[in-house]
Amino acid sequence: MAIDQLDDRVILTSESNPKTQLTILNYGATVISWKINSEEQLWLSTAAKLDGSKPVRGGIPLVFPVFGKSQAEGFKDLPQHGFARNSIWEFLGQTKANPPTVQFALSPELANPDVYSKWDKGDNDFTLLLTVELDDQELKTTIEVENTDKKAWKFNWLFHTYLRVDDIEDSLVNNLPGETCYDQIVKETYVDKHPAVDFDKETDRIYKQVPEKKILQVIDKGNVLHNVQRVNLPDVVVWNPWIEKSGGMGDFEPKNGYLNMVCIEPGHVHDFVELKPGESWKASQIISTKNKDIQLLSI
Ligand SMILES: O=P(O)(O)OC[C@H]1O[C@H](O)[C@H](O)[C@@H](O)[C@@H]1O
Repeated sequence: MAIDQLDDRVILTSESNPKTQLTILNYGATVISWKINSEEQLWLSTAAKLDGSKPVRGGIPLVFPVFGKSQAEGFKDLPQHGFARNSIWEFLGQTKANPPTVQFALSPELANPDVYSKWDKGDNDFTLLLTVELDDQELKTTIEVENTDKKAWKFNWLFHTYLRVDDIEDSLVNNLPGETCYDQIVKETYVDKHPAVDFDKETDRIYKQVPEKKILQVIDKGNVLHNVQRVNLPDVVVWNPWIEKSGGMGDFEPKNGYLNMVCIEPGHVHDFVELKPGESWKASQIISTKNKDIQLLSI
């Protein structure tokens, strides 16, 4: 069966390879597992809460209506990364059998009331529609945000994707040289002039308005593990908590798990997207293992 709906999750299985599967938790519509031929592509903490008690540590949490914490009018009281990742989304069903494709929706009625109510005092009517498509060597997640209100409002969106790597100290992320980033560790904005992003400490950088032609590739010992393509998502956050930060997160296990993960987070976070009444906005991330050629674009 291409689509299996369980009580708290939905499992997609490739028609051509039963060992290629994807699991989406209704809570946060969070992709918690993506296996290609039985090989897990995402990192999920072994202490991740999957019972709805807190946002999932790993997989692909969804960030809306704010990235991080914001002091902007109407966002001050929202917790970090908003409420999409800690609300129970409605499973709408399958839109395609091959490749298996499903949709989840979130609206004010479904949103976590404790958190949603903190967004502009919770009177922004919205509809979120997430579409997840499992191809043989590719995962496509698409979000559509609609303003169903009578007034304009603004938002951030980000796919907070935890990719699995064999060893972060052997891994690189390319195609970011020459791009401007805000480094959340040193609290500075600078142009990244390194040939590639490497990891030997806590890394937390928001790369802003990166041309979509630049595919972010996670490269391990010279082999391309993942290609991350963006549609209508200008920004990319690169995050690894390293030793101390992951040591301080109760739901981050095993404690040396930072060695096996890197977050490549496509989003629109450098400013807010504004939607007028009735307007909608659509964006996608496509993560593929098909292309093994290293893409080197000039600075
Ligand atoms: O712990 P969370 O709320 O899930 O946030 C986890 C991380 O998300 C993003 O990557 C931010 O850039 C980091 O600053 C933050 O630590």
